[in-house]
Amino acid sequence: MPKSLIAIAQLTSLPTPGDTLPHVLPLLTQAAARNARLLFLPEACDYLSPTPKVAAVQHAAPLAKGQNLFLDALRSGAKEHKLWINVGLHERCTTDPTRCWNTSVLLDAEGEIAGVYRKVHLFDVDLRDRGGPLILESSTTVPGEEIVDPVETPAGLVGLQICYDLRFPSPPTFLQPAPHILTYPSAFALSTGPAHWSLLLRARAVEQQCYVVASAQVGEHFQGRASYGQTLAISPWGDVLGELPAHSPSNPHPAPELLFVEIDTEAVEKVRREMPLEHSRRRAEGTYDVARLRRLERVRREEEGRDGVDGVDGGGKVLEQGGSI
Ligand SMILES: O=C(O)CNC(=O)[C@H](CS)NC(=O)CCC(=O)C(=O)O
Repeated sequence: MPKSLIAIAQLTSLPTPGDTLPHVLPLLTQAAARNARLLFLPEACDYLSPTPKVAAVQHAAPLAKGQNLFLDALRSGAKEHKLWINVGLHERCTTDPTRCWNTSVLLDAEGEIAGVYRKVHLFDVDLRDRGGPLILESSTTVPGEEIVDPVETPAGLVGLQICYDLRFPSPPTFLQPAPHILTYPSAFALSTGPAHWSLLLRARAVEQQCYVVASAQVGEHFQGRASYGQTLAISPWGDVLGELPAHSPSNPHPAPELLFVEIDTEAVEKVRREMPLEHSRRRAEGTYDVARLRRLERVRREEEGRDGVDGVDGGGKVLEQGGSI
């Protein structure tokens, strides 16, 4: 520390974990050969399945050792190569067996689980007017309920988010302590990627004043589903430090690839010293929003009090005096 090398993968997951795994494992060897400390793999790295619904969850497995072929192989690889790994998986949901969680797991260099985050924001959209899909992620996936604390890794503190979460600026503002790296493992849509992918990832880096790392699915997973790609690493100042190619219809099955980037936690601290956003941030309590709500509440009470004295039901009454907002 404070400088360390990380590897960020771009690949095309296939419809089963068994088919996908042989494309993923060589990336661990390649990352370790370059002495990377941490490897980032994409969302839904275990498989991307055609609808219908049943097919989409039938390979979802618990995270426990011995119950997840895909994660077990990554655990062994992490241990063998002394490599931390972040990976997106379909996790079997214990509360609803017909759906899964969209989960991001962080493995330490012993292959033990150091962090688990379940995607909070689900991709329920109708983009058919834009040549895109109608997708209801919530039909196969149960939303996570928690933002999880950043995890200390050899590359710095890592904050876990997933794909569509990148459209929501607020969750990272609640991460404590503030991470050095925010990661968004993704499988972005072809119809939204060109307009929004790099724009939003850069915005998250500038707002949070940290590295943003987004390992992306790319290419055609099966007939009718492809991902946008353009794996990205962004600096705490918002510069693109490195990227891998976006999907190209002329190359629907590109070979898995790694992007190597050096992380310098001191660069994060420097930007935060120069422009102390966290110091200037005004949380809901004591700010303009809350002051305005209090004013409205006071007016409402005054009105009720008056009605009470008059013995009149106040429902639907218009203020006659005072109560300026
Ligand atoms: O379906 C699976 O098995 C894995 N999950 C995904 O691919 C998810 C939900 S469909 N994709 C996204 O969130 C894309 C978001 C996006 O493209 C945007 O925000 O524009």
